[in-house]
Amino acid sequence: MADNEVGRDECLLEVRGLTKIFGELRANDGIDLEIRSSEIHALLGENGAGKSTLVKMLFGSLEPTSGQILWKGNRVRISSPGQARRLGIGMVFQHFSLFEALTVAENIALSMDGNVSIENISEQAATLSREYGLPLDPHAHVADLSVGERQRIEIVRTLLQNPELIILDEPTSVLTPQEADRLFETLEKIKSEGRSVLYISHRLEEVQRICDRATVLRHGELTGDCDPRTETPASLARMMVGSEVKTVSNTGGKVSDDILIEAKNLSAPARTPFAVALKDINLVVRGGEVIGIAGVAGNGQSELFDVLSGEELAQNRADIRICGTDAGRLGISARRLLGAGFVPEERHGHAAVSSMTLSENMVLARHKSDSDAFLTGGPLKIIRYNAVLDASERIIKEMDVRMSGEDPDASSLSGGNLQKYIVGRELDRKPAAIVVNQPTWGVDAGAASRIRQALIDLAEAGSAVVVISQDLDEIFEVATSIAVINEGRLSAAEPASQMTLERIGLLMGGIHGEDTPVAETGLEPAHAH
Ligand SMILES: Nc1ncnc2c1ncn2[C@@H]1O[C@H](COP(=O)(O)OP(=O)(O)OP(=O)(O)O)[C@@H](O)[C@H]1O
Repeated sequence: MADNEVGRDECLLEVRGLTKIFGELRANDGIDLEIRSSEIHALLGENGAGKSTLVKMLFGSLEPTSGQILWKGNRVRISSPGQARRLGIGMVFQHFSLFEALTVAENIALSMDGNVSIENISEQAATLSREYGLPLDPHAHVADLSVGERQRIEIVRTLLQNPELIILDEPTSVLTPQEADRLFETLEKIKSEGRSVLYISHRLEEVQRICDRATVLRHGELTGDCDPRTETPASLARMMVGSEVKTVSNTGGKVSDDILIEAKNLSAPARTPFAVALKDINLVVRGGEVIGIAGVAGNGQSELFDVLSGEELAQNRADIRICGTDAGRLGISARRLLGAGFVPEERHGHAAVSSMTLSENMVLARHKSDSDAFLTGGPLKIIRYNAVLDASERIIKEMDVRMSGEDPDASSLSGGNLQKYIVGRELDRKPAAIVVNQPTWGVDAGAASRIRQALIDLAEAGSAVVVISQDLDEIFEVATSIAVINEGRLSAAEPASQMTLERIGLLMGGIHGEDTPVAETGLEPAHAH
């Protein structure tokens, strides 16, 4: 073995007393961590615990305030991601750094050293994606891909650099159960090749399933180091949160006769060659109902969200009705004025402008729907910043948003805390109708149950709620009825109490009959509720 190689079970990466201070906040406070070779090591902690800060220091995108990093026993200063890659550390971020106008292969080319032709990269990427079970078309444009597909690009481009340690920040939050299973096989393969994985996840069951060890952070400090297989999800959650996580209560309120969201024979052509056309969608959501829309990524979820929210206009006014008004040709602000709220899937760049403060983001989203509260009268329409800050503080308190500073930039919030703020910003208006796309992506168990409970409470208070989600546990937790989107078609909503995972699997495969073998859908009967 060469001097710089490490054997199985030996220490690949060691961190001693690593500390990062932002202003007054100790985001990481004296963290110790050891990652052995051929190990899948979980990094756990609630939103804002300091996980991303730690891994950004390991990947050279943040400089530690103090502490040491040792790579194969040698002290190193990782001053840039390029240097981390040269050492053998690869990272798949929670937020992707992809150029939307470029193809998959062109994006990969940008992160490679040297002059490799696009054809060569396309071939390598196609081979790797086949080998590791991560289907990807190298010639597709990123703009046309779903979040799940974008994540595959990041994984493939990391693997192309042949790293010894791969850091994955919440890789399964956008994946379906089948895609997640495939990823776990990929990770087992990576491990069997002698590489290691540092795995950030809020899903404790999967941590128990695939991780050999776990390090737990809370408020920037190390609170535990354990073998997750000998713990329970509840004991791990306790280590993370310091108390029990509240379970969601869904008693199912009274459904009114008022139809507050409706799509009638809604069709929309695919906007690009890679987008999904919506085909004859019918959806009726009454006050008091939560309709969960399940589906495998890339089956028209974002197209449906865009046309329901008014980001894209429908072909006819009557294709969509919101709170009793034909709204198909109205834009997003006009639909908000009818009493609707919308939470898109991507929090950075879509739901929030990262470089703007929370209050500025509030003005951007609600200046039309809340102009009476947020703007002065008369022609000048000056912003009443005190009113905006009051509303912002109300949301921060209500949703338990944790952050450093009083009105920070959206970019400085941890992913889950920004998500709580964005959902809270819509719920604060008490919309009569709301459509949310992937409401708890990257959100810890405690915060996810808070967001889900808030959606259920809104419905119980009489609003109509549509939750588009790939997380079937979430769908079962919140929904009163479930529909499935497949290749741009939406199945009829069925009562959640009568739905099973097998039935959803059949509908996800576009099969509506009762007698199709479950095996064809890729969903195991053992998953049934
Ligand atoms: N650039 C920054 N400036 C100021 N504060 C920051 C910055 N980056 C992170 N923080 C703060 O540091 C703390 C830790 O954030 P971090 O993103 O590391 O948490 P996390 O555990 O990864 O959370 P999540 O699970 O939500 O992604 C948070 O309170 C966050 O607001």
